[in-house]
Amino acid sequence: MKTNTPVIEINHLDYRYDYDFVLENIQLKVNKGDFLAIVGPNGSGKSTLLRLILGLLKKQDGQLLLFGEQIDTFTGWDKIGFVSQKANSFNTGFPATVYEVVRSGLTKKTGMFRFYPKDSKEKVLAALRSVDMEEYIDRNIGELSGGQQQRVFIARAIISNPEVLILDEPTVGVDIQRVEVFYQLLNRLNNERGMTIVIVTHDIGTITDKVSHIAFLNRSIHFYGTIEEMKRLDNEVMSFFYGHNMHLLTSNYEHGGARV
Ligand SMILES: Nc1ncnc2c1ncn2[C@@H]1O[C@H](COP(=O)(O)OP(=O)(O)OP(=O)(O)O)[C@@H](O)[C@H]1O
Repeated sequence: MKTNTPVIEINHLDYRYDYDFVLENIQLKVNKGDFLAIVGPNGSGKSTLLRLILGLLKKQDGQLLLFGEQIDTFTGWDKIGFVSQKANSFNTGFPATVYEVVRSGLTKKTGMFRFYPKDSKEKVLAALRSVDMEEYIDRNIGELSGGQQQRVFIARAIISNPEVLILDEPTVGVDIQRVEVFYQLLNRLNNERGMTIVIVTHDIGTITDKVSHIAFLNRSIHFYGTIEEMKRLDNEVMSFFYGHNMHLLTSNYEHGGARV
């Protein structure tokens, strides 16, 4: 369900680690039910922007609101689930079962002491069921493939039923068929549960028919809009943003979709 209720609102946001601006004058509004992809080349500031939204980096200049509240005083972190870039790179032998990994997503609510609720087993099962991984509950996380680990980490992120799911480069190292299945899963969470999804990716070619909105980031936001609006951008504008190596093949290419 798409609404005009802003979940993330960013105005005039700048950020620098040292002297140079890594993010400059960022303006972005993500409404409830949106499925946004933030796309940009290496070093364009994507992870920095996500880390600011997640409160992992302290905001410098500008305004960042989550669910209408200033991030500095925001307390509703259990409304936000996060799957990090490294979530699918556990080695064989990593000493945790799928059950333990997914259950650890409940600690946000129970604080630093690990008192898990009595119904945690049911919650873990329900989360695993929604990513079609129920039968792996007793397996060691390190024995699973990258794509399966990715699903387990999504289950961990959604176990506390967040309203927003944020994923940093979730399909790196995942093969093309599994990428399709992976996006079907995200689309299901977006359509059936109304979960707002924000994803950071390099992979513009695969996401254009899967998300509702797209933002091109390269230190600042060069374009932000719906996929339909993006398809109306002409080739020159696209190549200016992303150079000549970017190939964007959209499903409606024959109707004037952009290709660079
Ligand atoms: N902790 C840090 N200290 C100093 N500079 C940093 C730090 N982290 C990132 N940077 C710099 O900030 C810029 C943006 O980095 P960031 O990781 O946000 O980009 P990205 O778009 O996520 O890149 P990639 O796609 O390669 O992951 C880069 O120039 C990077 O070198």
